Amino acid sequence: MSNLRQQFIAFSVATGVLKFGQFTTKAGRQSPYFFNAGLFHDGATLGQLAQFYAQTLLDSGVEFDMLFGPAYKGITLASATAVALAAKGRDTAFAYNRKEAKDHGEGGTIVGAGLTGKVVIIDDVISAGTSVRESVAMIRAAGAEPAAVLIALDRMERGGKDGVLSPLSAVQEVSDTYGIPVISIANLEDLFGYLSADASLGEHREAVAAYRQQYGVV
Ligand SMILES: O=P(O)(O)OC[C@H]1O[C@H](OP(=O)(O)OP(=O)(O)O)[C@H](O)[C@@H]1O
Ligand SMILES: O=C(O)c1cc(=O)[nH]c(=O)[nH]1
Repeated sequence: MSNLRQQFIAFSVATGVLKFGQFTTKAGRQSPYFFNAGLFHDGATLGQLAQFYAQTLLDSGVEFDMLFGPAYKGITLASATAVALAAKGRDTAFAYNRKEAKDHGEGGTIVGAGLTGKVVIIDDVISAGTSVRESVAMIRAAGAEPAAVLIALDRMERGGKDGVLSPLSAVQEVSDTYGIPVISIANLEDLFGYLSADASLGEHREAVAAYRQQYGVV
């Protein structure tokens, strides 16, 4: 586990974004942990989060021209990451969509820079891949090219329903379907490493291990 990945898990726990306990996911699974990116909700924390996104993107070596953040959470993520990239000497344009088209003024659904060149989609998590599918469609419709997806946490769990689980995770399916990399700041492996490093978290470690056994990709 790289230092940045470890730091990100610790940061997410410290800010209350990553919690351990009992949670229901979008797919209806009972998860022993949950990552609520909506709780990165003050200026200092958002600034730190953006540093993680920006550094992970630069470290990935992916070639990109601009960022796209799907509404709503992706809007702040793409904007803040553009600020962090500029501070690192890589000024980068960004755009995002409206969930409902505006029928007055400038109109339309895309706000910000015109979609052009190689576009990185920035979001918090991928569950079923709906947000990425819609983003890819908007980027292609504008004549631009999706270059990668950048997310905060890859849960590394198989899609589908109990009894008929897909062999692939939603992240792997997105990557295969669109032929682009999905880069995550951290993943379930890193989260598990964090739990394993602290004996007082043994109970959560066991719960996460059992969940991973049931739903994790191999
Ligand atoms: O892979 P998916 O099944 O699309 O799930 C992931 C998406 O769901 C959440 O956003 P949501 O659509 O709830 O919108 P929000 O950003 O307005 O909360 C999340 O922020 C991702 O964008
Ligand atoms: O699968 C989900 O619904 C989900 C899991 C998670 O950890 N965080 C999140 O925002 N959604």
